Amino acid sequence: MFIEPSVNRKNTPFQKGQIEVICGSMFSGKTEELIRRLNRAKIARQKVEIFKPSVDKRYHEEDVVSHNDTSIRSTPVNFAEDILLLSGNCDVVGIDEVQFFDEQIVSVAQKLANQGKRVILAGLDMDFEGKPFGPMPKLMAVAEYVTKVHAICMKCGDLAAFSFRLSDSKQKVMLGEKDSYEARCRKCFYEDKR
Ligand SMILES: Nc1ncnc2c1ncn2[C@@H]1O[C@H](COP(=O)(O)OP(=O)(O)O)[C@@H](O)[C@H]1O
Ligand SMILES: Cc1cn([C@H]2C[C@H](O)[C@@H](COP(=O)(O)O)O2)c(=O)[nH]c1=O
Ligand SMILES: [Zn+2]
Repeated sequence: MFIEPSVNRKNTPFQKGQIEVICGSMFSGKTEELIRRLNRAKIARQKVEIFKPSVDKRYHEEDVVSHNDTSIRSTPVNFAEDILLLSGNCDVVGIDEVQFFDEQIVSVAQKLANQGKRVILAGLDMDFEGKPFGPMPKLMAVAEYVTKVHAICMKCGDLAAFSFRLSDSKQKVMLGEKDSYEARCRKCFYEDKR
């Protein structure tokens, strides 16, 4: 069960570090859930820093933006280690599109949590082939909490855990939206997978 940390009885920020991973397919609500947790931490007067890989400029240069248009200001970074330098004395670190980071993101998340920070990471657990994506499996292993969210299958309306690519491209990294990807359940994903 995911337990949302809050302020302690002396009304000082939560001091114990932890790692939370939010994973799922495209359109499953990972970014919305990340933004929800970060906004609640802000309401609790905790100091929050948000990062995303600079490669992700789909909706906005700097903001983290959901498919439903909710957004939060973030700092784009080129390398996972940049986050260590830029997170300073904050209480909570939020990171979106984590699948695009190199493996260093795992030790970065651990270092931040060991410093007493709450680290919330959101990312795709599987790529367009249904294979584990980048550092996500390792992050899920070292996290205290893993939340898997689900989209709606665009073929049958069931819960979707897969991201179906609509084009023939075989590149692992191919940015896109509804024009390029569709959320699918297992059955509908493998039925059409070439
Ligand atoms: N197939 C779908 N299933 C669920 N939500 C969808 C779907 N297609 C579009 N959406 C929209 O996407 C929003 C979630 O967006 P977002 O949090 O950015 O997801 P993610 O970060 O997981 O890609 C939903 O609230 C909904 O408005
Ligand atoms: C499946 C898959 C996705 N991508 C890209 C497509 C989008 O730009 C992001 C995922 O964004 P979301 O917030 O989770 O909707 O990743 C990719 O590059 N390769 C893939 O296999
Ligand atoms: Zn389906």
